[in-house]
Amino acid sequence: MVSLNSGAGSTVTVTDTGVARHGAGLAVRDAVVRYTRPRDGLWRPARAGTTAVDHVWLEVDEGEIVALLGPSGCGKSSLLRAVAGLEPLAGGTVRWDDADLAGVPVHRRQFGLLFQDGQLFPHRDAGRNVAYGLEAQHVPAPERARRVAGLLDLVGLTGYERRRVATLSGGERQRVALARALAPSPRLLLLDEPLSALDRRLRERLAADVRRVLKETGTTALFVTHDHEEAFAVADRVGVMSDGRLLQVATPDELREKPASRDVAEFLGLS
Ligand SMILES: Nc1ncnc2c1ncn2[C@@H]1O[C@H](COP(=O)(O)OP(=O)(O)OP(=O)(O)O)[C@@H](O)[C@H]1O
Repeated sequence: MVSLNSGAGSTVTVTDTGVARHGAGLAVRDAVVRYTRPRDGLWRPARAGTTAVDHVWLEVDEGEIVALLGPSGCGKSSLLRAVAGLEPLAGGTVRWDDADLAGVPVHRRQFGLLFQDGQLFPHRDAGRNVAYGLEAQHVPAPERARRVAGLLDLVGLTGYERRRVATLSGGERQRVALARALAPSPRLLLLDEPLSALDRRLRERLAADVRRVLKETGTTALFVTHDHEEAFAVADRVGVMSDGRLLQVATPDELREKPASRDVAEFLGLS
């Protein structure tokens, strides 16, 4: 798939079949997320309102992996949650294939979610965790078993169907959570710091595996992280955020070679 900038900020996506699709994929336009109460609920007039996402524009083409990178509190999760429909927008739009998602509830967006703690169902074994979304889609049992086996294979856990969640390591749990999130074939997968609870070496290995799995399944993804090495390992393009603003969106090579500002260079450890 190739994306061409057709001017005026719009994108034409040429798919494998050669059919051009205007505005295919995710488009965030001028998005604003504002919290009117502090997180702890205590009223402090001077800090009563926080603009967590400040007029952000972002496009993710079909099949593309984009990472949102920035320090703690810069608004990455708020933007991801707004895309998911978990946080209301105070301004702007979130669109999929050029259709505005305002009013489309979380469960109807056909987006998958994966968080830091994969939040597996403890009473289901690994296989039945992966099968969860397929059961909801009423996929027949034999087909379900085949797809669960294929997904476990894909995430490097061949034969783990009957393993109890309590017996899995942290890395294995996140692999199962990734397989579960991919099972219903979401049109967009939203990953919020999925590796940050793991130790550094495991994180590096899993980052490469996550990229391979997303590419092999052709999954479009938005991946939040505060770790630039992880963002560079996983994503096709990386958006650097600071203070609610998106400072630059570029490929890892472009970011290393031409950081748009001193803030970007500093955050990437380049200055
Ligand atoms: N539910 C909430 N209520 C009030 N303020 C919030 C809420 N969620 C986030 N914030 C504030 O919005 C800003 C952005 O937070 P957000 O969690 O989006 O940043 P982040 O970059 O994902 O940070 P982290 O990596 O620490 O999760 C911060 O100032 C945060 O305190």
